[in-house]
Amino acid sequence: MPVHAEIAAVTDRVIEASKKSRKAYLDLIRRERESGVDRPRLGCANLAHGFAGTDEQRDSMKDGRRMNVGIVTAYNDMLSAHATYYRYPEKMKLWALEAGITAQVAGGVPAMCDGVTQGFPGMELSLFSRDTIAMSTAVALSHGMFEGAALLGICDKIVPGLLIGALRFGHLPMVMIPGGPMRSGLPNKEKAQVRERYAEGKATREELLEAEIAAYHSKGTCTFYGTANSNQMMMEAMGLHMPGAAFANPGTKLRQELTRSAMHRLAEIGWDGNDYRPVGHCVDEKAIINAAIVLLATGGSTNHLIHLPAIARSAGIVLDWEDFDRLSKVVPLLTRVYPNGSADVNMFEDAGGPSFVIRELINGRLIHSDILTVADKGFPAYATKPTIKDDMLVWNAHPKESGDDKIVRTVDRPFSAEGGFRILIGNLGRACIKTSAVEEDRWVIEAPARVFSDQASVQAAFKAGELDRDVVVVVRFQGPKANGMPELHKLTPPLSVLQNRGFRVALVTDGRMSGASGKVPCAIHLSPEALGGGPIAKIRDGDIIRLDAEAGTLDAKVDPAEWAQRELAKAPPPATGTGRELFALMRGAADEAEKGASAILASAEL
Ligand SMILES: O=C(O)[C@H](O)[C@@H](O)[C@H](O)[C@H](O)COP(=O)(O)O
Ligand code: SF4
Repeated sequence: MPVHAEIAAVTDRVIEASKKSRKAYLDLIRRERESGVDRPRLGCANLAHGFAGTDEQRDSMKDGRRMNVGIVTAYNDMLSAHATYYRYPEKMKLWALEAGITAQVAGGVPAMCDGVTQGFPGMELSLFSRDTIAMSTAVALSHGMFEGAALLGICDKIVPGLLIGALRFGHLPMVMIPGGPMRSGLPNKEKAQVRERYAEGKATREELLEAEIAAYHSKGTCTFYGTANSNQMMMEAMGLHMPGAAFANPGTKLRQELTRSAMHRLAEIGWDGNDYRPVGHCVDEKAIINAAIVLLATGGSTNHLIHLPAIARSAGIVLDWEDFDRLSKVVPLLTRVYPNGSADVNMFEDAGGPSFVIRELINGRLIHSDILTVADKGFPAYATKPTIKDDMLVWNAHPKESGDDKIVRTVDRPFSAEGGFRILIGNLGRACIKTSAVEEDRWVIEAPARVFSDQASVQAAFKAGELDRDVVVVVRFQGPKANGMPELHKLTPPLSVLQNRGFRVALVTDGRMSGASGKVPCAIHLSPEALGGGPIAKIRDGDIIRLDAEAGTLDAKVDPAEWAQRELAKAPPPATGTGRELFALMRGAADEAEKGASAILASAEL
């Protein structure tokens, strides 16, 4: 059944825009397959070094008889989500042997927990940690010892970084292996309320710390629908997981069997059999559009308006905010998961989860169901839910109705006829806004500006009572080139307090917000950024700013003649410390947000 006409039109637009770069990409991975670095072409010394560190299956590694899978792992104890990966490689090697193949850890990649660095200098390394992960993935796979790869990553920039790097080895079959969310703790809404009380001085630090620990209490991904869990939804829609692997909790038989089946599936796909399906063929224009569609249908993280164009670009595909904006107008909002509602991802999974959303989008002809996937039964398999029955992993069809239609809905009764994203265009440039987490009566804000160059000054002004009025808070010099485009999520509590007090409040920034941010209308990723002359650098305190998510506009209502001759504000000096000076190279080479804000992709001229 053909998809909705507008989805087909946007897909054609992306295919057309990608023609040259996608052909160059497919040529590259064909060359890599035919004449790239791989085990048969390694010299004896190279090969001996390649398995000297491995105890088991040295013979088959020597003669290359069996597929060898490179495990790229983002394990560390900083991310509760990635702490679950600690012993994955040793188990994956056993499950590989079960399936008649071998596996080695090709390499580790760094992973930053944005929750730990939020509001601190480390957050200025966050976005470029994605590029660092991409390069580290390339370092791991460059050994050429592998005929397939298994990628262990869950959180914000880690999945994008792994994919950006791995796609440059797109001749290899690959599977993404998630670890699942922690069990539900203190509900996210209650956590946010304690934060707001603390911001107003009505809760102590001890009370706040206890609330945070009750929310983030064990291994597993945080349970809000932020960038990490949006990653999982998108990997399902791209067919890069085993079907329905996104939200099975860590430490369960289901989680174990899903990981085990991923290793078995790689063996079935193989390297020179009839089922060979390299990741560079799976990640095509339709798979990228599918990822955008589920992001919009679930009110996913705004960070993917930056990451998905970067992932696409690494596969020779051109995706921009116009594509998102057009898709958002025809893709309905089917879920309400915090910050777009009060449920968390465990409740979302119990109510139906990603596979229910995919089933509904397939039925509504609102997603491409003919993409090449890891699963052998193709994309319809991603509309079924995995479970353990008689100790076996099986997949079942969903009942017609949702398990809880306050959390997930069928396509004929959506929460909103449109997705949760708008592009905003005006005399300040191009920005994004996630409307799904904002009450409709706050989609249009017009108020005087109060201008800042960092989020700490906003918090100080709030504490001093200087923002208790209708206000558009402008925070500039937060773009990729200025300071690495940090998330300004610490502004969510004070701005929410101002909004709760009845003021008309908005944020305008060339920086980012967290996928967990919501409630306050925010025009983010404003391009061009302040550093380098973006119009946001012209705004002065008191200018009337109009953010209109209905009309899709963002303007400074200043006399045009005056606006034209306005001086640009001077940038603060680049900060040092916490390693930020090591990322000057990336800031200098970074592309704008809409193209993925990537230094490595811009320099690679893909
Ligand atoms: O984009 C995201 O989803 C965020 O980066 C998220 O990963 C980050 O950890 C937040 O900071 C968590 O939210 P809190 O800071 O509110 O706990
Ligand atoms: S979701 Fe965010 S806070 Fe939670 S583990 Fe991942 S990066 Fe850290």
